[in-house]
Amino acid sequence: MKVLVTGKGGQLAWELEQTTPSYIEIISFSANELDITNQAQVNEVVIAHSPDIIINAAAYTAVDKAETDKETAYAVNEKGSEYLALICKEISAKLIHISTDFVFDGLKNTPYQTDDTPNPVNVYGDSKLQGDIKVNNLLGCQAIIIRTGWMYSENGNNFVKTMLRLMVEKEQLGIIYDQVGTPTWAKGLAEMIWALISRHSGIEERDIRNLSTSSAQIYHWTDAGVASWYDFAVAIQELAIEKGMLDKAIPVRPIPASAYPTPAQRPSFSVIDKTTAEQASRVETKHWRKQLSAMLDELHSSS
Ligand SMILES: NC(=O)C1=CN([C@@H]2O[C@H](COP(=O)(O)OP(=O)(O)OC[C@H]3O[C@@H](n4cnc5c(N)ncnc54)[C@H](OP(=O)(O)O)[C@@H]3O)[C@@H](O)[C@H]2O)C=CC1
Ligand SMILES: Cc1cn([C@H]2C[C@H](O)[C@@H](COP(=O)(O)OP(=O)(O)O[C@H]3O[C@@H](C)C(=O)[C@@H](O)[C@H]3O)O2)c(=O)[nH]c1=O
Repeated sequence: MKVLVTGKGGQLAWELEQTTPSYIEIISFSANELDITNQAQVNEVVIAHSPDIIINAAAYTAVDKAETDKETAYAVNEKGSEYLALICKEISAKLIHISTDFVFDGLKNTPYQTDDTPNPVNVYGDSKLQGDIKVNNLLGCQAIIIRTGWMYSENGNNFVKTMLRLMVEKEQLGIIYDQVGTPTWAKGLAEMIWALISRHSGIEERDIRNLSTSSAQIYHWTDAGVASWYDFAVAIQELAIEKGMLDKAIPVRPIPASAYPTPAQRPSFSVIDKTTAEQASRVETKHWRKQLSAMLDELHSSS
């Protein structure tokens, strides 16, 4: 089975490459090699390689910058997704499209279900939602949309690596406690995606036979548990000290979001319910602290 991955060099695309099962032929393309905002290039590269599945791990992910760079955010997250969906339709390839917990407004206080109504509070979230809508409308059940959140990896820029740097550079940190979600190790998400692919051909046939749904299958995936950014930062510091990655602890203070103004508003609650993804992939989520510890071990041994 041939799988084409966009966004090579990004956190998820990198982890997908590290964890590819032997029966999968993976071909990954960076933004330079396959710019998803360039429809002619998308068509040319995809037709040349004729994949069975495309995993769209490319995105504009700079949440604050998106507020002033809207054009690029929508070009990548909406139009780029649309171009991929169009070519998937033409060659009958399946599209696994990655989306975000930031499509929700954060006003709930119980985990978001896959059929809850999105209502993004920032440009990044809306641009991702518009991409999801295009994918769903063009491909229906030929597409899978996986929403995740608070992702980090050994490779790339993320909250964990920012904290490890700031905990050396600064004398103290103030971290928001009133935004709650669940961290996700990109490696765990990559492994779940491969498990889903290995199981999905049967599910797809059943869905198509039943014609019970013409909509894209939506799954939610993060690690297990709940945390505020403050809880996450405290755990990063504790584990990094325990593993010899930081010499000393600095004070980490819980602060309200109002004390840390950012260009983009962020949802105050973005915990998502993973049940359907766990059932479909037969992969169980692991607690975020356990995953963080495992990622820090890998980061430590590779540095
Ligand atoms: N990071 C997170 O916390 C979360 C991410 N997600 C979603 O998960 C997916 C993967 O995210 P993640 O791995 O963290 O993302 P990264 O920001 O690490 O990587 C995104 C990749 O997309 C590439 N890219 C940007 N523009 C284009 C373009 N026009 N054409 C092709 N490639 C492009 C980037 O290339 P370059 O670096 O050269 O610009 C980069 O390699 C995305 O859909 C994201 O929205 C969802 C929830 C949380
Ligand atoms: C550096 C720093 C950040 N923060 C806060 C700001 C923000 O609310 C929170 C996280 O900041 P970041 O900018 O790292 O994370 P952010 O880019 O908002 O993360 C989001 O990225 C996109 C791509 C997603 O899809 C989301 O699921 C989510 O992961 O931490 C502090 O409170 N103190 C600090 O010193």
